[in-house]
Amino acid sequence: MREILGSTLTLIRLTLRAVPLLATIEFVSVMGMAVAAPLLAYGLGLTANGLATGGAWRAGLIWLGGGLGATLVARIASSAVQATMEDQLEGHLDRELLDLTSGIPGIAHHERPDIADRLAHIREESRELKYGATALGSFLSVLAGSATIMVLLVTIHPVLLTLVILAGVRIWVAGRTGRNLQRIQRATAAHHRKIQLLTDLAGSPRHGLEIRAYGLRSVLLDEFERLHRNRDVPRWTAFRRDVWRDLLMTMVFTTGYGCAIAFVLWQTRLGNLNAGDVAMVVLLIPQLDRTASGLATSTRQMARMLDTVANLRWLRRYAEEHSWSSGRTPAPTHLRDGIRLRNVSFGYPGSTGQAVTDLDLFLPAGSTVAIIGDNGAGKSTLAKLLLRLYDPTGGTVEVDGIDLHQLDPRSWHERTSAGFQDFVKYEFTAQETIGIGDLARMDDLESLEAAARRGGATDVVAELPAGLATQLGRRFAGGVDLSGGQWQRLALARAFMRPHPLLLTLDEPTAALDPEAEYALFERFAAASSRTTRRNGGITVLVSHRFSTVRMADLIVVMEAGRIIEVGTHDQLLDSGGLYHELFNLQAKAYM
Ligand SMILES: Nc1ncnc2c1ncn2[C@@H]1O[C@H](COP(=O)(O)OP(=O)(O)OP(=O)(O)O)[C@@H](O)[C@H]1O
Repeated sequence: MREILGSTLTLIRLTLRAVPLLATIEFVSVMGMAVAAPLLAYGLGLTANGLATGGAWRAGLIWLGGGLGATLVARIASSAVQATMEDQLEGHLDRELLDLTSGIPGIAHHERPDIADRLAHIREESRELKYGATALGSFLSVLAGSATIMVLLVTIHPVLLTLVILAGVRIWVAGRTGRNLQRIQRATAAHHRKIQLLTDLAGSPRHGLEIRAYGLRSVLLDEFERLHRNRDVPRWTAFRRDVWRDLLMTMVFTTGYGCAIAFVLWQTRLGNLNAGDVAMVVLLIPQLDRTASGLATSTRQMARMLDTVANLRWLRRYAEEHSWSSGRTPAPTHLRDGIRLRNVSFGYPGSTGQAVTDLDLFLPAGSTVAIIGDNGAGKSTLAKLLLRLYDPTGGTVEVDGIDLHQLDPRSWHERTSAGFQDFVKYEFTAQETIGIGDLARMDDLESLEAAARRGGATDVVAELPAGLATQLGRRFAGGVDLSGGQWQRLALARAFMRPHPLLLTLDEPTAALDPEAEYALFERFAAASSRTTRRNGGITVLVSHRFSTVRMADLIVVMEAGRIIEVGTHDQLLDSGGLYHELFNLQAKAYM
């Protein structure tokens, strides 16, 4: 109950913050319409009675005129604002979702399957939330309309209360049906999401390539049908049960309707009721029927809406709890000493093992540090811990002696930059694709050109039909698609946009380039980074499998099975005759 109340208040607050004026107009209009309908019946009853008995019929006409006028004004106002209100609410919600999910400093929520699932669910449902204000308005208005009808019926004759009870039963049955449907929808949600995944796979050009190459069409179709059966059979059974139940309730209510009219006519004949009362009952009972089924639908809608709002509240709480707001110290502008890892361990959320264990390492200010090791050795994990995309589960990472925990995560992220192997192909203009690496300089042509030069992307940009202004990606009309290597050069340029980061992590960012291109790139980069070093002591961390690149680093860290097993310069490690020596010789032979 507390959750329902909390979600209702959240929905009201959200609506009033996003669309205060439109929501008020909509709310007043639907309430007006709901109450005006039974009052029209009341006016008609008064008029009919006045005319039949020669009494005061004018008051009835005033009720009638007032009710009609109010209904008309309310209907016009509601239809004028509803669509705009829903659109604006949708925009507001999309912005909030984007802000919440991208505002969480770490990335664990993207990688924990349970949370990722819940986020996908919220994103899917949030489309519905734009109707939240309308649903709440119609729910409250139907409630107000029903109350007015009930009062009017009971004032005509207390026996008519039976009809109100019947309507109540109808609403209760519909509420149960709604809850059952929700339960079935939740139980089949996993099948539903898999169906969507398959539909997305089939529609995406990237996957289309493999689907054809491996002849996956028939497998996909079979799986699609199986999932549909698993999802739909329980739903259809429930739908069929609902139809029967609804039919039964309609029959009971219609019988009640007939009995009520017969009762009112009988009472009129006895002289206990008059013609106006008969007119009112004949008009009010269908209204009661409509509001009862309206209330049932509204209750179902509201239950779904509140479920979605409850998820949104959960996301807000999650974002708040994971905002790392304990760190308030601004990140330094210069590194004097360096970054030190003390006994750092980390296990991914949801996995039992440790990805890295007991890491002790010092990265001196101004150095270029290369990390090498086999697949799964923990190189990327180490890079992500330095960037504070995760918090260590044990030990500390210190920046110039300050625990990374104490630094404001946003200010640390503003002083770091990164290039990843699985970089994002932003389908923006080339300028935006590079410029988002440093939003403050996104419109500064000189910075963009310098970043493109460092990332080896000058030629890529020069060959684009409209240079930096070219729209990238096939999804847009006139958009230009690029090769894997070209996309990667733009991603590198993006990583080089920030001129003097305190930490630049390059996690195999050149995997799509050939060794010569990688070598040339790192030579250029080493020259640029030595300037950075002189300026603010920034550290570059480079994850690579290519020894030609690694050897130019000031410090080489060799990892194996989540542990650091060797640290030193190229010459020191070659002399020590350890794993580095062995791997270096292996690769050298392969290139001979
Ligand atoms: N998101 C994740 N969730 C769970 N486990 C993960 C995740 N990412 C990596 N791991 C695990 O952590 C360990 C270290 O992975 P990491 O990506 O750091 O290795 P790596 O040395 O960078 O490998 P590669 O050279 O293949 O990129 C591996 O055992 C991997 O399976």
